[in-house]
Amino acid sequence: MNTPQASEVWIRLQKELPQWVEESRAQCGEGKVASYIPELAKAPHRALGIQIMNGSGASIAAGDAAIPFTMQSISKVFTLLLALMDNGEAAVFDKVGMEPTGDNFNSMLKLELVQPGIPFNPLINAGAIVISSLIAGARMEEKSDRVLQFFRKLAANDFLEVNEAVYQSEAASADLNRSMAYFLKDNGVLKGKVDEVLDVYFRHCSINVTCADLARMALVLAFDGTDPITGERHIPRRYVQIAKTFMVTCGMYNASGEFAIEVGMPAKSGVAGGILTLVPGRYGIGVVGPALNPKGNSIAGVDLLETLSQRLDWSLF
Ligand SMILES: NC(=O)CC[C@H](N)C(=O)O
Repeated sequence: MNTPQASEVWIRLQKELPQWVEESRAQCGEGKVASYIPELAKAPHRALGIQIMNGSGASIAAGDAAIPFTMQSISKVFTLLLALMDNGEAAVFDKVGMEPTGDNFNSMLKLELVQPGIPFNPLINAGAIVISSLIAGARMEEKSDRVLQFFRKLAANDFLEVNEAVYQSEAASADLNRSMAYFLKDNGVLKGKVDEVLDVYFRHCSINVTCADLARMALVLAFDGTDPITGERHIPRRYVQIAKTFMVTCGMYNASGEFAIEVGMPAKSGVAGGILTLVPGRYGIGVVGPALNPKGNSIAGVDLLETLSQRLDWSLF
């Protein structure tokens, strides 16, 4: 296989990325913006943007890369990392499993079907809610603040904030997540007060970012836990390995298998239309496209990543 040099790829991206975005944007009409959290329904339906950042901090942006959106499920990768750093591997995997479900991200089907009743993995809602309960902190304000500070550090952006409108909207329309949390509490998996744990979860899902923030956070994962721009180690390598493996097996919900075949990059999506992905040792990438396919992934975003992976030979496999 003749892998193109990083510099050739960069020049090609500068030249062709805007055109590739426009080609994929055509898919937006086929998708639907999430509306089960009412505030998310206000997102621009035809938006598509991407930012790619390299290890020197140079970046290329195309399309609507500057629009803000909430992280939603993308945040689950980073709360998992914080929980691992707070508790260690054994304590975390005592409470969540390591296997994909093949079900929707908000399904609770397998919680009762398979014993001992722990969520299958930390990237489905049930698993991420348990992870929220494992974040260290005396009170929920402290837990939420630690999450925000951790995300700010990884994104190298002190201005990251919770989008209050989205947070309120999710908290007011979360009957399914609430029922899951009570079920987990009854099973003895979730410790602490359900409302407080959910508050931490809703808040981290509602953190506002742009593609630039996602690209910088992804860059830290691409360089195994070290920010290549500052040289600072933020996360132990082993935990990044765990997170990236979950991104491959579960990051695109129950479309993760197909995404692994068609794109082959570790990625995590969110219902606000964001996708965080990376090329190991090379690039951190943030994508946004609020119109979703039936499995809840950005329809145009996935199409764009297929194009990138195929044309630039970025599949890991
Ligand atoms: N898939 C997602 O992005 C889901 C996250 C969303 N906050 C929820 O709990 O439903």
